[in-house]
Amino acid sequence: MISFDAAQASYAEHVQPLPSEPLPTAAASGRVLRADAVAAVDLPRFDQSAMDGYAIRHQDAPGRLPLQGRAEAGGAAPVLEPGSCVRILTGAPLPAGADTVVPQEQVESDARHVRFVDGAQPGRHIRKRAEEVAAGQRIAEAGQRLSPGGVAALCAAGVASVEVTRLPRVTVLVTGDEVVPAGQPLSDSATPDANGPLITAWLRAAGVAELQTVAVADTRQAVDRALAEALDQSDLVITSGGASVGDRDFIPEAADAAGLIRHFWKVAQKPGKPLLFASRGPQVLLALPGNPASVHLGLQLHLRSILARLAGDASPALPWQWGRLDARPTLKGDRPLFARARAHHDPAQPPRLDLLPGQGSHRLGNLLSANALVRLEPDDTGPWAAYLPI
Ligand SMILES: Nc1nc2c(c(=O)[nH]1)N[C@H]1C(S)=C(S)[C@@H](COP(=O)(O)OP(=O)(O)OC[C@H]3O[C@@H](n4cnc5c(N)ncnc54)[C@H](O)[C@@H]3O)O[C@H]1N2
Ligand code: MOO
Repeated sequence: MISFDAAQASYAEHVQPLPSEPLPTAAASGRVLRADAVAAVDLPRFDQSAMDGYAIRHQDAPGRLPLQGRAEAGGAAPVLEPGSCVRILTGAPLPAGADTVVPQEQVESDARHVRFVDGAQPGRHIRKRAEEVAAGQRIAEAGQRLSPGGVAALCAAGVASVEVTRLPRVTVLVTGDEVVPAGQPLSDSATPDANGPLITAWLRAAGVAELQTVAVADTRQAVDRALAEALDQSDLVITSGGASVGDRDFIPEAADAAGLIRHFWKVAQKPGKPLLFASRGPQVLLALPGNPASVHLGLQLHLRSILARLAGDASPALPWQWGRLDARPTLKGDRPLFARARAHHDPAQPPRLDLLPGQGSHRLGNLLSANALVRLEPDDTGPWAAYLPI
């Protein structure tokens, strides 16, 4: 059995980034860059107005100036004759000869003339060419995950396509003869499938597109065959159930038979101890114990790290935060408990963590209200605890 932190270190060591692919920038939100991105154009592209108003030569104000022409965004600007002014709109190119823009609120105007009352400040309300970024400048780095805002920043700088890590192809094997898919008739001894839908929904939310889920019978032969087929088609295989030491728990042996190398089996954590991590070249197996809360923890704390490593994310650490417990429970045993909790946010104080009832690994009901997993170490004291938003 290894510690939770050692398990995380094992992912860093054994999970390699998948190959990269080019993608239109506009479609790359959520993806990880594998090459630096370089601005294709100056930003702004040309000297331009930041306000709706009038372009002048600073030395011509104050005074009453004839209005000669108009500059609009997307059009060409007229030349500014000395002693005159040009109507200009936000984003329009600055007329040659102009050095200042005066907002319309600060002038008196009729159809032909504009009176500039105060002395205008030279250079005001002008966005200078390339003041934000110059063409050829590096604006994003390999390993960065693109947010919608990041996508917009790249598009603004004329970056039409980016090199990103391709998405993993994932197969989910749901074992358990007692497990019945949703909507099918239930015998008295049947268990409605919770883990299959949990894993599938979680992967979809994490951006995985190529995903298949297969129900597998509890025989060694069926598990062997399903795992071999999954490895033929996938970068990542996730299994539910059959990971412990029972008579019908075949996943660890089947992993060996498939030529996977076990990096660890069993993690000092509660729930979800009999978790297996193995790999074969670039392919990864994460075998999760069947109890649904163990699967949930396996996704939030283990699969999340594995996906970050597969994506080549330069910041793969789990985003732990700190909150205050009303009361710290006494733990049984020496494994840390990752407890489902409700974090209450109040802008005036640190988050308050309410541990929810029903922490048994066979119980899922509190996931209907949980928004955090709180890490409770047996030796910890005091009210502060790390938690992961979920
Ligand atoms: N002698 C030992 N027994 C057990 C140990 C141990 O170390 N020694 N570990 C326990 C722990 S901890 C866990 S967790 C479970 C995990 O075992 P498995 O991975 O083999 O899981 P299963 O036995 O297949 O299933 C456990 C439980 O979960 C239900 N289940 C399974 N799949 C689904 C599904 N898709 N949807 C809903 N529920 C599911 C299944 O019916 C069982 O009730 O082993 C302990 N035993
Ligand atoms: O560690 Mo198991 O997941 O508690 O039931």
